[in-house]
Amino acid sequence: MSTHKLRLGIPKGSLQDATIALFQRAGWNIYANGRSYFPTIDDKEIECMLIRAQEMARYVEKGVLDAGLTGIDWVVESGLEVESVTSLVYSKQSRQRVKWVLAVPEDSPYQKAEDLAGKVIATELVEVAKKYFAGKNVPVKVEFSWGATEVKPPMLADAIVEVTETGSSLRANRLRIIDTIMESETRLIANKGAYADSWKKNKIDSLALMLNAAIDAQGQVGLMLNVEKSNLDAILGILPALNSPTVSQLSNSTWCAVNTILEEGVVREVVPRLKAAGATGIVEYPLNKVVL
Ligand SMILES: Nc1ncnc2c1ncn2[C@@H]1O[C@H](COP(=O)(O)OP(=O)(O)OP(=O)(O)O)[C@@H](O)[C@H]1O
Ligand SMILES: O=P(O)(O)OC[C@H]1O[C@H](OP(=O)(O)OP(=O)(O)O)[C@H](O)[C@@H]1O
Ligand SMILES: [Mg+2]
Repeated sequence: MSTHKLRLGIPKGSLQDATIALFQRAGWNIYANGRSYFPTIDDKEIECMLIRAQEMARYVEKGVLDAGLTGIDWVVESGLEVESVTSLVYSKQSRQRVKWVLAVPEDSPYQKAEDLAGKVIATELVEVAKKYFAGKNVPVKVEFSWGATEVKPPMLADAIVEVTETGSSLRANRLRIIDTIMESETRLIANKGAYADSWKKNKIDSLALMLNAAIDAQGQVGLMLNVEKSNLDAILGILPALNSPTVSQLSNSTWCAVNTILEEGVVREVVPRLKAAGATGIVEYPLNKVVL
């Protein structure tokens, strides 16, 4: 039995559910039950710990954790040196990056950062916000906010720097974006020492490979069909050229089978055209992982 263990930080909070769901698609089941901060995982070589996204870089840098997942926003905010192993573009609700934006009340006169000179800015991302205004030579008072930042203007702050994914929180609070300060995506980060250890590096890289494979499979499907050889060129002309399809011989020598991967969104448009071009036995199937 292996004595090696990788200590892995799972982000508690906004990214928690999406992270556990991603690990499941990647092949690892994580059970975060009740109030325990030590979720179980069905891999004897990994020990999980639930850590706030904001603190992940700190514990990874210290070596309390060998690796962890968190937003690059909090890594930058921490100013700490960690190894960024791979970017994994997923958020709380979508497969997109989130944005940290400068927002003001809809009916306020502010149109750009410069208009906020001398004003109070509330944010959780204090260091990044301070650097943004310093870079523009705009003197402002950046105040730390513990959350629920959107409700602060205009009474408790003049503007906010806040994370947005769908935009619904900003809309609900009648706020208007006047600039984007940074885009953030989820990263798998590692302790530099741990990443220099060959066993740990190998384990972390395997995790990265499988997590990416699960991400890449999302939104894609497999499609197979049969076609008479005389119609093959027409069929191949319809299939998106991105992935070159596999064509194999059927037992009946005048027919062949075509197998390919394509964006789920184009299937509804492509399948009727394939059928019209002579394809039969068209089967769409889900993909779990894609490694190109
Ligand atoms: N919709 C989202 N809202 C907030 N943060 C998100 C969202 N999607 C992804 N993230 C990322 O999640 C991390 C923030 O998670 P964290 O748990 O630290 O804070 P939180 O969202 O305030 O948690 P909670 O409000 O549940 O306590 C950041 O890296 C952020 O970029
Ligand atoms: O653009 P949206 O899709 O609306 O997402 C952004 C909102 O989601 C997060 O809040 P969260 O739910 O974590 O609550 P919080 O204010 O307690 O942090 C974040 O702090 C924003 O308020
Ligand atoms: Mg939050």
